[in-house]
Amino acid sequence: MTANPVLITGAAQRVGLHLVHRFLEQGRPVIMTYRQHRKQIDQLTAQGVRCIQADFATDDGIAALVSALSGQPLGAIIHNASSWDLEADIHDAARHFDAMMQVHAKAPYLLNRHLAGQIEDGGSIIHITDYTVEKGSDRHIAYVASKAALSSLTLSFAKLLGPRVRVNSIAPSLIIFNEDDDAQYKAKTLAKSVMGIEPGCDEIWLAVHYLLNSHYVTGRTLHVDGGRHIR
Ligand SMILES: NC(=O)C1=CN([C@@H]2O[C@H](COP(=O)(O)OP(=O)(O)OC[C@H]3O[C@@H](n4cnc5c(N)ncnc54)[C@H](OP(=O)(O)O)[C@@H]3O)[C@@H](O)[C@H]2O)C=CC1
Ligand SMILES: Nc1nc2c(c(=O)[nH]1)N=C([C@H](O)[C@@H](O)CO)CN2
Repeated sequence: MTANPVLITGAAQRVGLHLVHRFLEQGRPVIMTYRQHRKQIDQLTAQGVRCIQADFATDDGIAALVSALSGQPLGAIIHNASSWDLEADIHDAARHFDAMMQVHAKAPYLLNRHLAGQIEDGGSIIHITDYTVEKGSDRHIAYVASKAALSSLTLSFAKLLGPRVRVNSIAPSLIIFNEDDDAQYKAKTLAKSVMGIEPGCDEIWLAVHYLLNSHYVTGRTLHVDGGRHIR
């Protein structure tokens, strides 16, 4: 019998796309969401991935995804979609704060509320948060606050859905740089952790694989941070 698909949000690039490919390598069906169409979407569709356009910036956008998945059995949900917005780039703080909460907390909250009943017994929800939840950031204040809200949802949904469905967070620090990161930023960032490396997306896959295959871990946060907290 074919396993129920894993839903991964914001999976058209980087970490999310890597997770899609890892699941496909394992023969696991995948449903992914994306905002902007690109060639990867056509390639994934050709590989049998169900690709759903979804923008969580509005409640209607979230509701549209819920409708599109109506009646769809799920093995797991991985809330990966995220926008790492700098405070310095913001002109309207109120709109910025709302936008961060919308994508990082309201979307996972509403999707969990509406879709958790479609997750198979023994299934999982994984919230991808951020290491900085435990220390804050003066450069990404609203982003970190919204990820802290997401981290809180892990505790609440683990209580609500357990023991049928387990709910955990993965809290990364640097996983992969962005294309516009300059040498100075990269050196500064690498120096912040004990391991001092850009580990790559497979570190998140290893964490996802562990959490999905556990039968006991729930309501917990798996830190994937290179020892940044002890640096
Ligand atoms: N990369 C890193 O080093 C770190 C990553 N993390 C976390 O890990 C996860 C994956 O990181 P990474 O791969 O870099 O993520 P990205 O910054 O590449 O974002 C992932 C996807 O989120 C989607 N997205 C953004 N806003 C919305 C929205 N309003 N509605 C729907 N989708 C949206 C984008 O879709 P599209 O491109 O289609 O517009 C994007 O492809 C994120 O949750 C991130 O916060 C945490 C710490 C470090
Ligand atoms: N949505 C995103 N969130 C985060 C990203 C990113 O590229 N997209 N990157 C980081 C940094 O790597 C940070 O962990 C180290 O400077 C954090 N969140």
